[in-house]
Amino acid sequence: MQFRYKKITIKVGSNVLAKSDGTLNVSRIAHLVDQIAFLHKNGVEVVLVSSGAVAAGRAVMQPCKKTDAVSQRQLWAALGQVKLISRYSDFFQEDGLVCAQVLTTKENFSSRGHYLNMKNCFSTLLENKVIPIVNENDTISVTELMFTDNDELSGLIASMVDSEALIILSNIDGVYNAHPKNEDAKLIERIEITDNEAQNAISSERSNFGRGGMLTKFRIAKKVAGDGIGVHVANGTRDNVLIDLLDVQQSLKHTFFVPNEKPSSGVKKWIAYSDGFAKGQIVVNAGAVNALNSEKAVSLLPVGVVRIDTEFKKGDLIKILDEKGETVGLGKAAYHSDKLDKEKLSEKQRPVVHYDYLYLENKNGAS
Ligand SMILES: Nc1ncnc2c1ncn2[C@@H]1O[C@H](COP(=O)(O)OP(=O)(O)O)[C@@H](O)[C@H]1O
Ligand SMILES: N[C@@H](CCC(=O)OP(=O)(O)O)C(=O)O
Repeated sequence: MQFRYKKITIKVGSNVLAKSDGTLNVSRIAHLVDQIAFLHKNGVEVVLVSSGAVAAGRAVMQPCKKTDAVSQRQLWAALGQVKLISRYSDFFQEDGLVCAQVLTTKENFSSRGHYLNMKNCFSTLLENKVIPIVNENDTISVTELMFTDNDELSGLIASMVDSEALIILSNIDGVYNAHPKNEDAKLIERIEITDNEAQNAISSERSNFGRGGMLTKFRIAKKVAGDGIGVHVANGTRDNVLIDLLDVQQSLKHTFFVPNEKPSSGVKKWIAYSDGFAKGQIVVNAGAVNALNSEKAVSLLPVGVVRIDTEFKKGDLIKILDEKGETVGLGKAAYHSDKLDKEKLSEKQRPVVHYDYLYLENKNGAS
C-alpha cells in the first residue's frame, strides 16, 4: 500500500472520542490507534493531537455545587486526561508502539525560544519512533491564554513539526456549503486558500462536546494551507477513515484545503501563529497594503506607516493594521518605534519590518 504522505499531524475532536453520554468511546480509540500503528509501521511519521479530556472527565464525576465553570473544566480535564492517555498507551502498546504525552499552553508558543524548545521535544520523540499525543494543558490554561480550541493547536503543531499534511477528524464528512442539517447541503471537496465564500456557509454552532466548531476548523485550515501544508477534514467516526484517506488508491469523500505551492519559512510560520503575543501595533496606508500584498517580496518601509498605536522595541512582534482597522499582518520590528520618524526623513529608509520576518494574512492564506 502506498500512502500520500511521510509525515502527518492528526487531530481528533472530542465528538469522535466521546459517546453521546460523554463516556469515552473505547472501541473507536482502539480502531484509530490500530490505523495509526499501521501507518507508522509503513513509514508514516504521526503526531496526534487529541481532544477528549474534558469529555472523559465529565463522565467520571459531577462537581459540587459551588464549583464555577472554569474550575469545573479544570477538574474534568485533570480527571479525563489520565483516562484518555492511559487508553491510548494501552492500545499503542498492544500494537507494539510507544506513545508519549505532551501537554501545552498557548504561552509555550509566546517566544521564538519557547517555540524552538517545543520543536526540539517533538523532533526527539519522532527520532525515537515515539508517537507524541498532544493536548492543551486545560488544567492550568486560563481563559485569555487558551487556544481557541485544539484545531488551532493542531495547526500550530503541524506547522512547527513540518508536517506534509494536517488531518482533522470530526464527526462530519467535511465542510458543507450550508448547515449540514439542511437537506440540500453539499460537501465541499476542495477549498483553495483564496476562497473566502465557503466561510459564509458555516454556522458557529458546535456539536455536543466540541469547543470551536467548524468555523475555527475552516479558518485554521486556510492558514495552515497558506503555509504550504495540505489540510484534510474528514469523518473520524467512519471505519478505516485514516487508511482510506491516505491510501493513494482510494478517494474518500471529505474536504481538502489545497496548500500554497510556496511553503513559508520556519520563522514566518512561528510569526503566523503568534498574533496573541504582539507587543506593538501600527497602522499603514493603502499604498503600503497594496505593495505588501503584491506578487513581489516587499518589506514594510516607514513611509507607509501612518500611525503608531502601541510602541515597540527592536525584536518585538508588531501587529499591522490598515486604515479601516483590518489586520494586514504581523511582523518582527527591525528597530524601536521611536526611530520611525527619523527613518522616514532618511534618503535610504530601513524597513521597519523585513520581508523575511513578515506574515501577511491575505498573501499567506488566512482571511
Ligand atoms: N457548513 C458546515 N459544514 C460542516 N459542519 C458544520 C457546518 N456548520 C456547522 N457545522 C458543525 O460543526 C460541527 C463540528 O465541529 P465541532 O463541534 O467543533 O467538532 P469537533 O469535536 O470534531 O472539533 C459539526 O458537527 C456541525 O454540526
Ligand atoms: N483540550 C480539550 C479539547 C477542547 C477542544 O478543542 O475540543 P474539540 O473542539 O472537540 O477539538 C479536551 O481535551 O477536552
